Amino acid sequence: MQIADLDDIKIHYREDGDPNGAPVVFANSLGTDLRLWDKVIARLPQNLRLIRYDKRGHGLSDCTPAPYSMGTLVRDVERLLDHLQVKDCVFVGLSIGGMIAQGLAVKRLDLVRAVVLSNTAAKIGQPQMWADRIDAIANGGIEALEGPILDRWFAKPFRETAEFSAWRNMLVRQPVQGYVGCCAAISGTDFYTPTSGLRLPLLGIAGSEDGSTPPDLVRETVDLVPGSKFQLIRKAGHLPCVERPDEYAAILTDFLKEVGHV
Ligand SMILES: O=C(O)CC1=CCC(=O)O1
Repeated sequence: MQIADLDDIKIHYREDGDPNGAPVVFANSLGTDLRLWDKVIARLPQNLRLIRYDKRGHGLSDCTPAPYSMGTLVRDVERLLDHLQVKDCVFVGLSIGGMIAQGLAVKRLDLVRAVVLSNTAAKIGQPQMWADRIDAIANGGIEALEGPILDRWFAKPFRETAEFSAWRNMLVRQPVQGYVGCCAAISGTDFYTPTSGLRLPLLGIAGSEDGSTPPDLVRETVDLVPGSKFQLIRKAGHLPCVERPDEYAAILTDFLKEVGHV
């Protein structure tokens, strides 16, 4: 098991592929751990250095008391990459992971050569919606909202598979403090202005059935950065890396070739 001791927090991460390869870093979404990327990582060229981690309050990383700020989540990954001596990575972030990607690219361009903003936006939802979600989950646990969350995560056919129950288990087993802590970070984030100033290769990915960050919302953020690319994955919800891993990995591999990583 790989743990980075960053003084005030221990972060669980995992490396696959070639330790001397070009680095690709993955940041996952609210309510998921680093297994979110299992299927995609298995399908990517293995001469890359493939790094993923559990953000604060999720998976096997430490869970500090809520609320968290986006600045804290960005600083965690900034310190993780410094700890791992990573520079010039392609950073792939999904949902809140995509917000972390934007924050990191704005703050530390030396760490990031290109970004993939998957199922994310510069701003996700409204503060009242996040306040209601925090309230419901603080009082009733993640189970209180699991139905609507899972409906947004996956298109209907996937919700009828045996595998679906494992993703439901992943969601409800995240610590409540970690979950609501990250809800607060999303609620307080509006990256429209800083992301508009980014000048680096950027790929946006959306799922046609995504109820959390619909394709038009993803596209609006992607269009803030001149020259960006956008790919829509059909028949997929908020987590296309789980539902459509072949397509997701193919799109990512093409982008990695374009930016000279493969
Ligand atoms: O739970 C959802 O609606 C999905 C989601 C929003 C932000 C994130 O990271 O996941």
